[in-house]
Amino acid sequence: MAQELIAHGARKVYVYDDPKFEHYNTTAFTKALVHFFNEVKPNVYLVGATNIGRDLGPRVANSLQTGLTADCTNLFVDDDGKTIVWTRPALGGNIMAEIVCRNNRPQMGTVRPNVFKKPEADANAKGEVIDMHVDLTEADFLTKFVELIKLGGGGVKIEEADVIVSGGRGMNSADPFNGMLKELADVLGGAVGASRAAVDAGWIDALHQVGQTGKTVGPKIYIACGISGAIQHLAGMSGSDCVIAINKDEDAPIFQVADFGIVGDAFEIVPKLTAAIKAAKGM
Ligand SMILES: Cc1cc2nc3c(=O)[nH]c(=O)nc-3n(C[C@H](O)[C@H](O)[C@H](O)COP(=O)(O)OP(=O)(O)OC[C@H]3O[C@@H](n4cnc5c(N)ncnc54)[C@H](O)[C@@H]3O)c2cc1C
Repeated sequence: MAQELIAHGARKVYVYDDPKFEHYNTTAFTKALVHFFNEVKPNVYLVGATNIGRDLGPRVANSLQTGLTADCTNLFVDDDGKTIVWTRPALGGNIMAEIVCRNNRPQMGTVRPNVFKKPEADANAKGEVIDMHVDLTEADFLTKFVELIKLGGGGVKIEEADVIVSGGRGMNSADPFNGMLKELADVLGGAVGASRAAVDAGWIDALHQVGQTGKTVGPKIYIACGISGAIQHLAGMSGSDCVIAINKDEDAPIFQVADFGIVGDAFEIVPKLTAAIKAAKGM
């Protein structure tokens, strides 16, 4: 994958190539990264706030006795040219805290997928590939990979979808998630998302939750149906290119972030929208 990383902007890629790394393993991967930090001594370590990154980042931070700011939504370099200012929601999402790590190195942060858009690949980009090696023994693997069981049963993942049709408490039951919302998502080649209220009600699996305690998404189109627009929900979808809100309350906060708003009953509007899109597409 080194060339792919270079095409996307990396100038140097350090490669630990060993069949033992085929499956993620917390302790073995931590050992490799600690080796890397001790050898190369970089100033900053950014890791994706994915399931693996959330497991690996704190382990490495603890091994190196440095700090880690989890789930950053923004970051920039301070005036001194070397300190990173990490921004993340705090106090239940009511404030955005700016956090710095002045005395320990590397400065570490996890950033959710889709918070930053991936740069376009440049096939002519040049970079350096540096081979690295760390000695691993049985004792470095405290757990053993047995089997991979995929959850979620197919369909488009919301993190990767270009179009997301999301439903909230206004959907009243599980039926719209398997019915009208899914039909609209299907005609647009998208995925179904949800607010936490819908997930907590048991109408849809937590894998579909958008927001501060769910997924951060950045689709081209986000259609919010019966979602009020609480700050914790907005934290997960405000990076969408175009937001369309359908809500029967004209004062719902979601309309403040919407590019297009439809005031009305989603149970009337969504099927009409699906039919109109089908007709326009000749389906
Ligand atoms: C620490 C913390 C973390 C949280 N994390 C998340 C998170 O990750 N994601 C998240 O979503 N929330 C999260 N929440 C919860 C959040 O604060 C809100 O409670 C939640 O987003 C509300 O969901 P909702 O908009 O579906 O429901 P509501 O706020 O109840 O809104 C329902 C909306 O549906 C509209 N409506 C009703 N019927 C219809 C209809 N027929 N047609 C059209 N509109 C209709 C209503 O006008 C209303 O605006 C978190 C809260 C806390 C404290």
